[in-house]
Amino acid sequence: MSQAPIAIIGTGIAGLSAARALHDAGLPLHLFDKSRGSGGRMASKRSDVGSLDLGAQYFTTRDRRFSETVRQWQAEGWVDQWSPTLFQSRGGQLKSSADEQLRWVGQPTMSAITRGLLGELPVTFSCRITEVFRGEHQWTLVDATGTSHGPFSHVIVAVPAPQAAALLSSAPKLASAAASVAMEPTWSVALGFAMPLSTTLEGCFVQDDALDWVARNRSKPGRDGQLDTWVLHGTSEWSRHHLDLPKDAVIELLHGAFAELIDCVVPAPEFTLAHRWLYARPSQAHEWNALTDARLGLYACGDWCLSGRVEGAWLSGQEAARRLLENL
Ligand SMILES: Cc1cc2nc3c(=O)[nH]c(=O)nc-3n(C[C@H](O)[C@H](O)[C@H](O)COP(=O)(O)OP(=O)(O)OC[C@H]3O[C@@H](n4cnc5c(N)ncnc54)[C@H](O)[C@@H]3O)c2cc1C
Ligand SMILES: NC(=O)C1=CN([C@@H]2O[C@H](COP(=O)(O)OP(=O)(O)OC[C@H]3O[C@@H](n4cnc5c(N)ncnc54)[C@H](O)[C@@H]3O)[C@@H](O)[C@H]2O)CC=C1
Repeated sequence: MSQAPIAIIGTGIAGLSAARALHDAGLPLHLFDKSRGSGGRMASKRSDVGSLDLGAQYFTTRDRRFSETVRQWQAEGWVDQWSPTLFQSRGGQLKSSADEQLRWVGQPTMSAITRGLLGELPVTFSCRITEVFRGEHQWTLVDATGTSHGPFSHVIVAVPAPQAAALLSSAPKLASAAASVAMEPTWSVALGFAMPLSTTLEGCFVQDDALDWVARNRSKPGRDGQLDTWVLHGTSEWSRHHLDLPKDAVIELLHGAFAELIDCVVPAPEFTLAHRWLYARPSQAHEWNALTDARLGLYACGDWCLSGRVEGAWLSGQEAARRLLENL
Protein backbone atom coordinates (compact mmCIF):
# COMPACT_ATOMS: atom_id res chain seq x y z
CA MET A 1 0.00 0.00 0.00
CA SER A 2 1.38 3.46 -0.84
CA GLN A 3 2.09 5.77 2.10
CA ALA A 4 -0.71 8.18 3.04
CA PRO A 5 0.30 11.80 2.45
CA ILE A 6 0.85 14.44 5.13
CA ALA A 7 -1.85 17.13 5.26
CA ILE A 8 -0.69 20.73 5.63
CA ILE A 9 -3.39 23.29 6.41
CA GLY A 10 -2.30 26.78 5.30
CA THR A 11 -0.21 27.91 2.34
CA GLY A 12 1.35 30.93 4.02
CA ILE A 13 5.12 31.02 4.37
CA ALA A 14 5.06 28.67 7.41
CA GLY A 15 3.02 25.93 5.71
CA LEU A 16 5.08 26.16 2.53
CA SER A 17 8.36 26.15 4.43
CA ALA A 18 7.30 22.84 6.05
CA ALA A 19 5.95 21.53 2.74
CA ARG A 20 9.24 22.16 0.90
CA ALA A 21 11.31 20.49 3.62
CA LEU A 22 9.07 17.40 3.65
CA HIS A 23 8.90 17.22 -0.14
CA ASP A 24 12.70 17.46 -0.32
CA ALA A 25 12.84 14.52 2.11
CA GLY A 26 10.76 12.50 -0.35
CA LEU A 27 7.47 12.47 1.58
CA PRO A 28 4.07 12.82 -0.11
CA LEU A 29 1.91 15.71 1.09
CA HIS A 30 -1.21 17.69 0.27
CA LEU A 31 -1.81 21.37 1.08
CA PHE A 32 -5.13 23.08 1.81
CA ASP A 33 -5.99 26.77 1.97
CA LYS A 34 -9.26 28.62 2.42
CA SER A 35 -8.09 31.38 0.07
CA ARG A 36 -7.95 31.25 -3.72
CA GLY A 37 -4.17 31.44 -3.77
CA SER A 38 -1.09 31.00 -1.60
CA GLY A 39 0.70 33.54 0.58
CA GLY A 40 -1.66 34.32 3.46
CA ARG A 41 -0.45 37.52 5.11
CA MET A 42 2.42 37.69 2.61
CA ALA A 43 0.15 37.63 -0.44
CA SER A 44 -0.07 40.66 -2.71
CA LYS A 45 -3.52 41.82 -3.73
CA ARG A 46 -4.27 42.17 -7.42
CA SER A 47 -6.14 45.39 -8.09
CA ASP A 48 -7.15 47.67 -10.97
CA VAL A 49 -3.97 49.66 -10.35
CA GLY A 50 -1.56 46.73 -10.20
CA SER A 51 -0.43 44.46 -7.44
CA LEU A 52 -0.38 45.88 -3.91
CA ASP A 53 1.40 44.60 -0.80
CA LEU A 54 -1.34 45.08 1.77
CA GLY A 55 0.15 42.65 4.32
CA ALA A 56 3.86 42.00 4.87
CA GLN A 57 5.81 44.95 3.53
CA TYR A 58 9.32 43.56 3.46
CA PHE A 59 11.36 41.19 5.57
CA THR A 60 14.73 41.11 7.25
CA THR A 61 16.97 38.11 7.95
CA ARG A 62 18.77 37.44 11.20
CA ASP A 63 18.99 33.66 11.26
CA ARG A 64 21.81 32.17 9.15
CA ARG A 65 19.59 29.42 7.66
CA PHE A 66 16.98 31.94 6.58
CA SER A 67 19.64 34.27 5.13
CA GLU A 68 21.00 31.41 3.02
CA THR A 69 17.51 30.47 1.86
CA VAL A 70 16.72 34.06 0.89
CA ARG A 71 19.92 34.13 -1.19
CA GLN A 72 18.61 31.02 -3.01
CA TRP A 73 15.28 32.77 -3.58
CA GLN A 74 17.24 35.70 -4.99
CA ALA A 75 19.02 33.34 -7.39
CA GLU A 76 15.59 32.00 -8.44
CA GLY A 77 14.52 35.58 -9.14
CA TRP A 78 11.71 35.47 -6.54
CA VAL A 79 13.08 38.23 -4.26
CA ASP A 80 15.05 41.41 -4.51
CA GLN A 81 16.41 43.98 -2.11
CA TRP A 82 14.34 47.03 -1.39
CA SER A 83 16.24 50.12 -0.22
CA PRO A 84 13.58 52.75 0.40
CA THR A 85 14.32 56.32 1.38
CA LEU A 86 13.26 55.96 5.00
CA PHE A 87 11.73 58.47 7.36
CA GLN A 88 10.25 58.31 10.82
CA SER A 89 7.50 60.36 12.37
CA ARG A 90 7.04 60.89 16.10
CA GLY A 91 4.55 63.28 17.61
CA GLY A 92 3.97 64.80 14.19
CA GLN A 93 7.70 65.43 13.56
CA LEU A 94 8.79 63.90 10.27
CA LYS A 95 12.50 63.34 9.76
CA SER A 96 14.81 61.33 7.57
CA SER A 97 15.82 58.01 9.14
CA ALA A 98 18.28 56.27 6.84
CA ASP A 99 19.85 53.03 8.04
CA GLU A 100 21.99 50.13 6.83
CA GLN A 101 19.38 47.36 7.27
CA LEU A 102 19.04 44.92 4.38
CA ARG A 103 15.34 44.58 3.47
CA TRP A 104 13.87 42.05 1.06
CA VAL A 105 10.64 41.91 -0.93
CA GLY A 106 9.13 39.35 -3.29
CA GLN A 107 9.38 40.49 -6.87
CA PRO A 108 7.56 41.44 -9.02
CA THR A 109 5.04 40.88 -6.19
CA MET A 110 5.29 39.61 -2.63
CA SER A 111 3.34 36.52 -3.73
CA ALA A 112 6.24 35.43 -5.95
CA ILE A 113 7.87 33.76 -2.94
CA THR A 114 5.05 31.47 -1.87
CA ARG A 115 4.10 30.85 -5.49
CA GLY A 116 7.67 29.74 -6.14
CA LEU A 117 7.73 27.53 -3.06
CA LEU A 118 4.39 25.97 -3.97
CA GLY A 119 5.57 25.07 -7.48
CA GLU A 120 3.80 21.87 -8.49
CA LEU A 121 3.02 20.64 -4.97
CA PRO A 122 -0.52 19.24 -4.68
CA VAL A 123 -2.91 21.80 -3.19
CA THR A 124 -6.62 22.41 -2.77
CA PHE A 125 -7.56 26.12 -2.62
CA SER A 126 -10.88 27.69 -1.57
CA CYS A 127 -11.16 24.92 1.01
CA ARG A 128 -11.65 25.97 4.63
CA ILE A 129 -10.86 23.09 6.95
CA THR A 130 -13.19 23.05 9.93
CA GLU A 131 -12.36 19.73 11.58
CA VAL A 132 -9.30 17.56 11.98
CA PHE A 133 -9.86 14.14 13.53
CA ARG A 134 -7.92 10.96 14.01
CA GLY A 135 -9.21 7.47 13.35
CA GLU A 136 -7.37 4.44 14.68
CA HIS A 137 -4.20 5.18 12.71
CA GLN A 138 -4.81 7.99 10.28
CA TRP A 139 -6.22 11.50 10.01
CA THR A 140 -9.26 12.86 8.21
CA LEU A 141 -10.00 16.53 7.50
CA VAL A 142 -13.48 17.95 7.01
CA ASP A 143 -14.05 21.22 5.15
CA ALA A 144 -16.74 23.88 5.53
CA THR A 145 -18.98 22.17 2.94
CA GLY A 146 -18.88 18.93 4.95
CA THR A 147 -16.60 17.14 2.48
CA SER A 148 -14.02 14.77 3.98
CA HIS A 149 -10.39 14.63 2.85
CA GLY A 150 -7.96 11.85 3.67
CA PRO A 151 -6.63 9.60 4.96
CA PHE A 152 -3.44 11.38 6.01
CA SER A 153 -0.49 10.03 8.01
CA HIS A 154 0.21 13.31 9.85
CA VAL A 155 -1.27 16.82 9.99
CA ILE A 156 0.55 20.15 10.15
CA VAL A 157 -1.66 23.10 11.10
CA ALA A 158 -0.05 26.29 9.71
CA VAL A 159 -2.72 28.96 10.29
CA PRO A 160 -2.93 31.93 12.74
CA ALA A 161 -3.20 30.86 16.40
CA PRO A 162 -6.90 31.62 17.00
CA GLN A 163 -7.83 29.60 13.91
CA ALA A 164 -5.32 26.86 14.79
CA ALA A 165 -6.81 26.27 18.24
CA ALA A 166 -10.02 24.80 16.81
CA LEU A 167 -8.13 22.51 14.45
CA LEU A 168 -5.88 21.17 17.22
CA SER A 169 -8.66 19.85 19.49
CA SER A 170 -7.36 16.25 19.21
CA ALA A 171 -4.33 17.39 21.23
CA PRO A 172 -5.74 19.56 24.06
CA LYS A 173 -2.28 20.79 25.17
CA LEU A 174 -1.53 22.12 21.70
CA ALA A 175 -5.02 23.58 21.39
CA SER A 176 -4.71 25.45 24.68
CA ALA A 177 -1.25 26.80 23.79
CA ALA A 178 -2.63 28.14 20.51
CA ALA A 179 -5.73 29.53 22.27
CA SER A 180 -3.48 31.44 24.70
CA VAL A 181 -1.97 33.52 21.87
CA ALA A 182 -3.72 36.84 21.33
CA MET A 183 -3.38 38.25 17.84
CA GLU A 184 -3.77 41.93 17.01
CA PRO A 185 -5.59 43.34 13.96
CA THR A 186 -4.24 45.77 11.36
CA TRP A 187 -6.25 47.97 9.02
CA SER A 188 -4.40 48.36 5.73
CA VAL A 189 -5.32 51.04 3.21
CA ALA A 190 -4.02 51.62 -0.33
CA LEU A 191 -4.25 55.02 -2.02
CA GLY A 192 -3.43 55.68 -5.69
CA PHE A 193 -2.68 59.19 -6.99
CA ALA A 194 -2.73 60.25 -10.64
CA MET A 195 0.11 62.73 -10.10
CA PRO A 196 3.10 61.40 -8.14
CA LEU A 197 3.26 62.97 -4.68
CA SER A 198 6.02 65.51 -4.41
CA THR A 199 8.12 63.78 -1.74
CA THR A 200 11.27 61.66 -1.55
CA LEU A 201 9.71 59.52 1.20
CA GLU A 202 9.36 55.83 0.28
CA GLY A 203 8.89 54.23 3.69
CA CYS A 204 8.08 55.71 7.09
CA PHE A 205 7.97 54.22 10.60
CA VAL A 206 5.27 56.16 12.41
CA GLN A 207 4.65 56.56 16.12
CA ASP A 208 1.42 58.51 16.16
CA ASP A 209 -2.19 57.77 17.09
CA ALA A 210 -3.47 56.13 13.94
CA LEU A 211 -0.61 55.21 11.64
CA ASP A 212 2.14 52.67 12.17
CA TRP A 213 3.73 52.49 8.72
CA VAL A 214 3.54 54.16 5.33
CA ALA A 215 5.14 52.90 2.09
CA ARG A 216 5.30 53.97 -1.51
CA ASN A 217 4.32 50.66 -3.06
CA ARG A 218 5.70 51.64 -6.45
CA SER A 219 9.19 52.11 -5.03
CA LYS A 220 9.56 48.34 -4.63
CA PRO A 221 11.38 46.44 -7.38
CA GLY A 222 9.30 45.20 -10.30
CA ARG A 223 6.03 46.90 -9.29
CA ASP A 224 3.94 48.14 -12.18
CA GLY A 225 0.91 50.42 -12.37
CA GLN A 226 0.26 53.89 -13.65
CA LEU A 227 -0.73 55.50 -10.37
CA ASP A 228 1.53 56.53 -7.52
CA THR A 229 0.33 53.91 -5.03
CA TRP A 230 0.81 54.07 -1.26
CA VAL A 231 0.08 51.56 1.50
CA LEU A 232 -0.83 52.79 4.99
CA HIS A 233 -1.06 50.59 8.09
CA GLY A 234 -2.99 51.50 11.20
CA THR A 235 -1.44 50.71 14.59
CA SER A 236 -2.74 47.62 16.41
CA GLU A 237 -4.50 49.80 18.96
CA TRP A 238 -6.13 52.08 16.40
CA SER A 239 -7.15 49.08 14.30
CA ARG A 240 -8.70 47.37 17.33
CA HIS A 241 -10.68 50.50 18.24
CA HIS A 242 -11.90 50.87 14.65
CA LEU A 243 -12.35 47.18 13.92
CA ASP A 244 -15.95 47.40 12.74
CA LEU A 245 -15.81 50.77 11.02
CA PRO A 246 -16.96 50.67 7.37
CA LYS A 247 -14.07 50.59 4.87
CA ASP A 248 -14.90 54.05 3.48
CA ALA A 249 -14.58 55.59 6.93
CA VAL A 250 -11.28 53.80 7.58
CA ILE A 251 -9.93 55.08 4.25
CA GLU A 252 -11.00 58.63 5.08
CA LEU A 253 -9.40 58.59 8.53
CA LEU A 254 -6.09 57.05 7.45
CA HIS A 255 -5.95 59.28 4.36
CA GLY A 256 -6.36 62.26 6.69
CA ALA A 257 -3.60 61.00 9.02
CA PHE A 258 -1.33 60.45 6.00
CA ALA A 259 -1.99 63.99 4.69
CA GLU A 260 -1.06 65.39 8.10
CA LEU A 261 2.09 63.30 8.32
CA ILE A 262 3.65 63.80 4.94
CA ASP A 263 5.59 66.87 3.83
CA CYS A 264 3.64 67.57 0.64
CA VAL A 265 0.17 68.25 -0.68
CA VAL A 266 -2.01 65.12 -0.74
CA PRO A 267 -4.87 65.42 -3.23
CA ALA A 268 -7.96 63.22 -3.35
CA PRO A 269 -6.86 59.75 -4.46
CA GLU A 270 -8.02 58.24 -7.77
CA PHE A 271 -8.05 54.80 -6.22
CA THR A 272 -8.64 53.49 -2.71
CA LEU A 273 -8.82 50.08 -1.12
CA ALA A 274 -9.05 48.89 2.49
CA HIS A 275 -8.32 45.48 3.94
CA ARG A 276 -8.79 44.38 7.52
CA TRP A 277 -6.33 41.79 8.83
CA LEU A 278 -8.06 40.33 11.89
CA TYR A 279 -5.05 38.23 12.94
CA ALA A 280 -2.19 40.41 11.74
CA ARG A 281 0.38 39.80 14.46
CA PRO A 282 0.76 38.03 17.78
CA SER A 283 0.64 40.49 20.68
CA GLN A 284 3.92 39.00 21.94
CA ALA A 285 6.73 36.82 20.61
CA HIS A 286 7.11 33.20 21.77
CA GLU A 287 10.00 30.77 21.70
CA TRP A 288 8.06 27.61 20.91
CA ASN A 289 9.52 27.11 17.43
CA ALA A 290 6.60 24.75 16.68
CA LEU A 291 4.04 22.72 18.63
CA THR A 292 4.24 18.94 18.55
CA ASP A 293 2.27 15.87 19.56
CA ALA A 294 4.59 13.25 18.09
CA ARG A 295 2.53 10.32 19.37
CA LEU A 296 -0.55 11.51 17.50
CA GLY A 297 1.36 12.92 14.53
CA LEU A 298 -0.08 16.42 14.92
CA TYR A 299 2.03 19.58 14.52
CA ALA A 300 1.44 23.33 14.47
CA CYS A 301 3.62 26.11 13.12
CA GLY A 302 3.34 29.76 12.18
CA ASP A 303 4.73 33.18 12.99
CA TRP A 304 2.98 33.05 16.39
CA CYS A 305 5.31 30.21 17.51
CA LEU A 306 8.27 32.60 17.17
CA SER A 307 8.79 36.23 16.26
CA GLY A 308 5.57 37.27 14.47
CA ARG A 309 7.57 38.06 11.33
CA VAL A 310 8.14 36.41 7.97
CA GLU A 311 11.44 34.97 9.17
CA GLY A 312 9.80 33.50 12.29
CA ALA A 313 7.05 31.89 10.22
CA TRP A 314 9.57 30.31 7.84
CA LEU A 315 11.72 29.02 10.72
CA SER A 316 8.67 27.62 12.48
CA GLY A 317 7.67 25.68 9.34
CA GLN A 318 11.21 24.26 9.11
CA GLU A 319 11.04 23.18 12.72
CA ALA A 320 7.65 21.45 12.34
CA ALA A 321 9.02 19.50 9.36
CA ARG A 322 12.24 18.62 11.23
CA ARG A 323 10.33 17.27 14.22
CA LEU A 324 7.97 15.28 12.01
CA LEU A 325 10.91 13.71 10.14
CA GLU A 326 12.64 12.95 13.44
CA ASN A 327 9.56 11.07 14.64
CA LEU A 328 8.93 8.93 11.56
C1 LIG B 1 -0.48 44.22 7.72
C2 LIG B 1 0.69 43.29 7.97
C3 LIG B 1 1.99 43.77 7.83
C4 LIG B 1 3.07 42.93 8.05
N1 LIG B 1 4.32 43.41 7.84
C5 LIG B 1 5.37 42.58 7.98
C6 LIG B 1 6.67 43.00 7.64
O1 LIG B 1 6.87 44.11 7.12
N2 LIG B 1 7.72 42.16 7.84
C7 LIG B 1 7.53 40.90 8.37
O2 LIG B 1 8.51 40.15 8.53
N3 LIG B 1 6.29 40.45 8.68
C8 LIG B 1 5.22 41.26 8.48
N4 LIG B 1 3.96 40.81 8.76
C9 LIG B 1 3.81 39.49 9.35
C10 LIG B 1 3.93 38.37 8.30
O3 LIG B 1 3.08 38.66 7.22
C11 LIG B 1 3.55 37.07 8.95
O4 LIG B 1 4.40 36.85 10.08
C12 LIG B 1 3.70 35.85 8.06
O5 LIG B 1 3.31 36.10 6.74
C13 LIG B 1 2.85 34.72 8.68
O6 LIG B 1 2.94 33.54 7.91
P1 LIG B 1 2.15 32.23 8.36
O7 LIG B 1 2.40 31.21 7.33
O8 LIG B 1 2.50 31.91 9.79
O9 LIG B 1 0.60 32.63 8.40
P2 LIG B 1 -0.38 33.17 7.26
O10 LIG B 1 0.37 33.96 6.26
O11 LIG B 1 -1.51 33.82 7.96
O12 LIG B 1 -0.88 31.83 6.52
C14 LIG B 1 -1.94 31.05 7.00
C15 LIG B 1 -2.75 30.51 5.83
O13 LIG B 1 -3.72 29.63 6.35
C16 LIG B 1 -4.93 29.82 5.66
N5 LIG B 1 -6.00 29.33 6.57
C17 LIG B 1 -6.40 29.88 7.76
N6 LIG B 1 -7.37 29.12 8.31
C18 LIG B 1 -7.59 28.10 7.47
C19 LIG B 1 -8.49 26.97 7.48
N7 LIG B 1 -9.33 26.76 8.50
N8 LIG B 1 -8.48 26.12 6.42
C20 LIG B 1 -7.62 26.32 5.37
N9 LIG B 1 -6.75 27.36 5.32
C21 LIG B 1 -6.73 28.23 6.34
C22 LIG B 1 -4.98 31.29 5.34
O14 LIG B 1 -5.83 31.56 4.23
C23 LIG B 1 -3.51 31.59 5.05
O15 LIG B 1 -3.21 31.48 3.67
C24 LIG B 1 2.85 41.60 8.49
C25 LIG B 1 1.55 41.11 8.62
C26 LIG B 1 0.47 41.95 8.35
C27 LIG B 1 -0.92 41.41 8.44
N1 LIG C 1 1.25 45.63 10.84
C1 LIG C 1 1.38 44.36 11.16
O1 LIG C 1 0.41 43.65 11.34
C2 LIG C 1 2.75 43.79 11.30
C3 LIG C 1 3.86 44.58 11.09
N2 LIG C 1 5.07 44.08 11.24
C4 LIG C 1 6.18 45.01 10.99
O2 LIG C 1 7.10 44.39 10.15
C5 LIG C 1 8.37 45.00 10.34
C6 LIG C 1 9.34 43.88 10.32
O3 LIG C 1 10.21 43.86 11.40
P1 LIG C 1 11.78 43.65 11.19
O4 LIG C 1 12.04 42.57 10.25
O5 LIG C 1 12.32 43.54 12.58
O6 LIG C 1 12.17 45.00 10.45
P2 LIG C 1 13.04 46.27 10.83
O7 LIG C 1 14.30 45.86 11.47
O8 LIG C 1 13.08 47.12 9.61
O9 LIG C 1 12.11 47.07 11.86
C7 LIG C 1 11.89 46.75 13.20
C8 LIG C 1 11.42 48.00 13.94
O10 LIG C 1 12.55 48.85 14.16
C9 LIG C 1 12.23 50.21 13.96
N3 LIG C 1 13.08 50.71 12.85
C10 LIG C 1 13.80 49.97 11.97
N4 LIG C 1 14.46 50.76 11.12
C11 LIG C 1 14.16 52.03 11.44
C12 LIG C 1 14.51 53.29 10.91
N5 LIG C 1 15.34 53.42 9.87
N6 LIG C 1 14.02 54.39 11.51
C13 LIG C 1 13.18 54.30 12.56
N7 LIG C 1 12.79 53.13 13.11
C14 LIG C 1 13.27 52.01 12.56
C15 LIG C 1 10.77 50.27 13.65
O11 LIG C 1 10.06 50.51 14.85
C16 LIG C 1 10.44 48.88 13.15
O12 LIG C 1 9.09 48.53 13.40
C17 LIG C 1 8.27 45.82 11.59
O13 LIG C 1 8.16 47.16 11.21
C18 LIG C 1 6.97 45.35 12.22
O14 LIG C 1 6.34 46.39 12.94
C19 LIG C 1 5.35 42.72 11.61
C20 LIG C 1 4.14 41.92 11.80
C21 LIG C 1 2.89 42.44 11.65
